[in-house]
Amino acid sequence: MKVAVLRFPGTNCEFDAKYAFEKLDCEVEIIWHKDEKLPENCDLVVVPGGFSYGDYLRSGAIARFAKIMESVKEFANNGGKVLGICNGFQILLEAGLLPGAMKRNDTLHFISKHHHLKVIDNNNPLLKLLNIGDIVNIPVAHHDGNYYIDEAGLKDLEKNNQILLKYCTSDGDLTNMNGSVSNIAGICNKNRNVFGLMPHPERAMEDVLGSSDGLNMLKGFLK
Ligand SMILES: NC(=O)CC[C@H](N)C(=O)O
Repeated sequence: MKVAVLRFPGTNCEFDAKYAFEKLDCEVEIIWHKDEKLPENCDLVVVPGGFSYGDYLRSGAIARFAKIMESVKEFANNGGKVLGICNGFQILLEAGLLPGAMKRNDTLHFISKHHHLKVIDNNNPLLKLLNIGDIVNIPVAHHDGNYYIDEAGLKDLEKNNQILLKYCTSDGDLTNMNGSVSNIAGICNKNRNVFGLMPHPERAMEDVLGSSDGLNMLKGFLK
């Protein structure tokens, strides 16, 4: 399987994403933001974490104008799979490929720790190897992870089962760690081919990293 991992000035998780998908025997190419085209026969585009353009204006607000994003939009609109992790999620929101917006964490602090997440929907590649209600332990590292969507938008997400992951305790009780509407940690688009989540599954691929729960998430994308 061929995976394209995007890189903007300020991206810092492209090699983590590359490592994770190579561990799953994928062929991975890192794509510079000024490139015009995604590689031929690409099966998945990963928009990785970091601080694209220094998070100036708003996280993801400048990256969404990058040249490569035109190809990413075309790819997504033709049904191609796109996964945005953390800053990648922020970029996909700014690009309008996912609904909602990201605000500063309500504590105004950068949060960096392992956190539990509850699987809300598994009818999608990211979570198809897990069961609804499963709890995974995945690291978070962000200052703008406070997911916002208005009431009508939230109803729409719920109606279409687009909410994929929510923050929870190790016992599975939902918890609000950054102010996100409805404790949302990850969503997908209506067509279920564009995914965004704030936690970093690519940093949870080996027990020595504190968790290998990311394996069963990313494996879901394999053909
Ligand atoms: N780990 C990341 O991708 C950081 C995301 C983002 N720029 C933030 O801090 O909110």
